[in-house]
Amino acid sequence: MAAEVFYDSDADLALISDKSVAVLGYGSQGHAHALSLRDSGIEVRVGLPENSKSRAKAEDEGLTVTTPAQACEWADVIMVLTPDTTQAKLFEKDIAPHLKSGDTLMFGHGFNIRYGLISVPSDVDVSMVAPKSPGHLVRRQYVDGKGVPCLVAVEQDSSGQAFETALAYAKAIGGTRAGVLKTTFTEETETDLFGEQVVLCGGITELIRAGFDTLVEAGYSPEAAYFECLHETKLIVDMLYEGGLGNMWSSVSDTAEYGGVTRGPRVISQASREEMRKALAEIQDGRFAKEWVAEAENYEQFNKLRAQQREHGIEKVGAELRQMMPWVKK
Ligand SMILES: NC(=O)C1=CN([C@@H]2O[C@H](COP(=O)(O)OP(=O)(O)OC[C@H]3O[C@@H](n4cnc5c(N)ncnc54)[C@H](OP(=O)(O)O)[C@@H]3O)[C@@H](O)[C@H]2O)C=CC1
Ligand SMILES: CC[C@](O)(C(C)=O)C(=O)O
Ligand SMILES: [Mg+2]
Ligand SMILES: [Mg+2]
Repeated sequence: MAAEVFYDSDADLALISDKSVAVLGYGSQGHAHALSLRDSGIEVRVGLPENSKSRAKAEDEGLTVTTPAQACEWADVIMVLTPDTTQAKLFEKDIAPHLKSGDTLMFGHGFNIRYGLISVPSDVDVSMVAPKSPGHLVRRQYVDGKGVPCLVAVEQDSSGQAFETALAYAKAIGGTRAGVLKTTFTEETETDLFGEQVVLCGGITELIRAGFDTLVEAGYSPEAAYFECLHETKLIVDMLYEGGLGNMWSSVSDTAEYGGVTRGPRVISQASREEMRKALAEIQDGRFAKEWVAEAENYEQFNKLRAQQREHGIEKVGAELRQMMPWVKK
């Protein structure tokens, strides 16, 4: 079934501009939401622990920063933009004690609601505005008069206006300029986790690394391998973004197109598709969530994997080559 899409003219900013909004967290998403809400005329405060590294950044932007508990006590609408694995503790300690009947609790990703880690009193609206973009681009697009698509969902509608209020919030961060899809917490959580694991983050980096390693092992220079497998990826992805797969195929040579359509399916083979189905099943039945919440207790395995990523040869040669291209922003 096709999704419903909402644009600026469908959203009423007044539904959020008469409310006080607390943004908990000031990282990738938090800074983008807080600054764009403020620039859209919304009264906003940022909730951060006293010892948070993010405090100075928010204060430097002229935002009012309080503790999460104080922000929740003050707000009608609370947007949770802290790491997924610590939201349940934050909810118990700083949010739940300050929730009033009629408040709205919002999320930027459905993880904690989908996997039952947070339960919210029934007289509070629960909704989500999930940008389909890294937070730094959410902000950059807003500032440029553009926006990124968002998914909006409602889990609890005590007020009868939970969806309209979430849509107003999405408008305030630029989402309805690009298009907002109505969905559920389950669909957002499962598709978002799948996309980032298999295509956007896990899939693409592994494809790049494997291509780079194959060329270097065969004796080609790391520099040539870097340009071929990583640098040019952006240029190809820009064409996909601007005009879909056909736009990219029409711009590359027939040689590339023929080689791509014959060899691509050998690389992303039936076995790869089977692994994708397995990753999806682990998301759907909660195995991934359980594994990740347990790993986040100490980050033991995760820290090792992060180090392996950082130490890969493609990172070293890339850092050197990018220094010669000052227009490539960090
Ligand atoms: N990154 C992205 O682009 C996207 C993220 N999301 C979702 O947005 C949410 C936030 O993710 P992301 O922006 O990546 O997070 P980040 O890791 O970038 O930032 C987390 C922020 O939360 C702060 N923080 C940590 N603990 C607390 C606490 N107890 N109370 C208040 N603030 C706290 C951190 O402060 P400090 O500096 O002190 O650590 C930091 O400012 C997640 O649900 C994620 O899934 C959704 C779409 C895309
Ligand atoms: C693709 C990763 C993401 O889902 C995002 C930027 O949308 C995230 O969780 O950061
Ligand atoms: Mg995402
Ligand atoms: Mg995500």
